[in-house]
Amino acid sequence: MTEPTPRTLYDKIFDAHLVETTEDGTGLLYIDRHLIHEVTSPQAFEGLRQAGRRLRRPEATIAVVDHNVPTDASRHTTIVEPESRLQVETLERNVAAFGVPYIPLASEKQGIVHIIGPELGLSLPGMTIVCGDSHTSTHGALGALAFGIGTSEVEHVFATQTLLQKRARNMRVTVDGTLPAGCTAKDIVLAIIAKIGTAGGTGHVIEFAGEAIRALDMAGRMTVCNMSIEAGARAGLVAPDETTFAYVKGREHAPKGEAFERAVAWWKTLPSDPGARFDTEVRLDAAGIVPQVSWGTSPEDVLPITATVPDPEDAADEARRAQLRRMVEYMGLTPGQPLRELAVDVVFIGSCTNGRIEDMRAAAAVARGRRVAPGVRAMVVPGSGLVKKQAEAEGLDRVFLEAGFEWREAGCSMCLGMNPDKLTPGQRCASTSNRNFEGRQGPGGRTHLCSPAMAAAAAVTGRLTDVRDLAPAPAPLPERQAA
Ligand SMILES: CC(C)[C@H](C(=O)O)[C@@H](O)C(=O)O
Ligand code: SF4
Repeated sequence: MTEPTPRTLYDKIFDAHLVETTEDGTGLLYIDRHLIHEVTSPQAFEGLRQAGRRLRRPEATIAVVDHNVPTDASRHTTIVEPESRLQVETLERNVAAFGVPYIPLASEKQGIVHIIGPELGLSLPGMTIVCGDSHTSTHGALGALAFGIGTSEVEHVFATQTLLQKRARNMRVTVDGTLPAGCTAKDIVLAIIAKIGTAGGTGHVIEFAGEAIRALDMAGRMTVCNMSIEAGARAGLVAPDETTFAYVKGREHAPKGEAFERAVAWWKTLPSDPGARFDTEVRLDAAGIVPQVSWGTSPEDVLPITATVPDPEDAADEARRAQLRRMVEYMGLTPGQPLRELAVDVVFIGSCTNGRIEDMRAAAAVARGRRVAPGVRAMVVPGSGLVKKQAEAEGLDRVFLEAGFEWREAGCSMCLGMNPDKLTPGQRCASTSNRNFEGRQGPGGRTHLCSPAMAAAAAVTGRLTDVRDLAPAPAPLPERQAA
């Protein structure tokens, strides 16, 4: 008997969902979960309508509105911006017409699609999960094969519950060692992208491995997988383990009782086999990571907070020099300037990268007993209504409000300029989101990507700050004793 060939986590999930392989080697994959939002679904529904088709498995689909929704009370009356209102109303009409389960805006379960999938147990280990949204890679943290698809593919999944997929190449990014104090999952993934570049993962699915990844909680793993797409990868994955199973257990849509035990038994077979071949291997030492911040207009233009603005003239070739000059100009920087001197106008804590309860806690730990610096607008936007509720149960909303932060309703918010939360031209923002492209947070806006703790530190000092330099937060006042 010959030993079976060792396989990677990615190959195992791919193989388990393969319906058939076409002549050119493309796989037809069964899709377990289809998440939809208001931005990329309208044409797909329209296509179904024109072809006179229904959804193959509406019950495997879930819809939510997130990108266009205001994050203040106005969302409960009427959405003022006509285009946003149209997108939300169109989704509501489509889900009603096609019988798709929908989480309405008024529900406490509403939130960013990539936050609610894992939170509600709709995203599970071993699944194939798709959504017409690039950051679907987030769900890979559970050990699921999760990736973004285009609108015509959304229609294909609607109609057939399958998708044509070329097999990707396997990359393993191993992060050894222990993360130093003040550093988080966000710093790990920013450091990875700074190292391999925004094209580093092209054609690959990245499996994140190593001691520092194993040590992350699920929220941290989601942050890392979320940004694998910014490294050019098709998807990101972390092997399911006890941390994963404990996270999934008891969630609304997760299997229960014996079904859960059976599922765990299968999930335990998923991690890459010893000796499985990876096409590309990258290693990083967590101990060497310093809190990271992006300075330019691409997620690879990231430096330790202790660094200075690069001089474009130091770049090796003219194309890169021209690119860097443009970035320095757009970002309103001077070469050689310490990153720690950059004054911020706005701080945004939220998004599918860092909008979970753990992120709220990390930001609140810095904000507690401090004040937002004069002239800074600091907003905290929980990733879902359930995150908001949990944070309020823990008193985090009070911590933020007392410190002068805004405490808002769930949505994509200032991660991208599709709703009223936008930067104005020239504003500089410390942001926990994932993209720092020109105009991403509003036309002319200047984004510095960082962790929730770093963003909160920027809010209270009024400039980009090394969170490690802040003195420990003042102790909370002792509870008044009952007389
Ligand atoms: C609007 C949507 C298609 C887009 C994406 O695919 O990622 C958005 O979520 C983003 O983050 O830019
Ligand atoms: S929070 Fe940002 S990155 Fe995430 S889905 Fe919304 S717009 Fe995209």
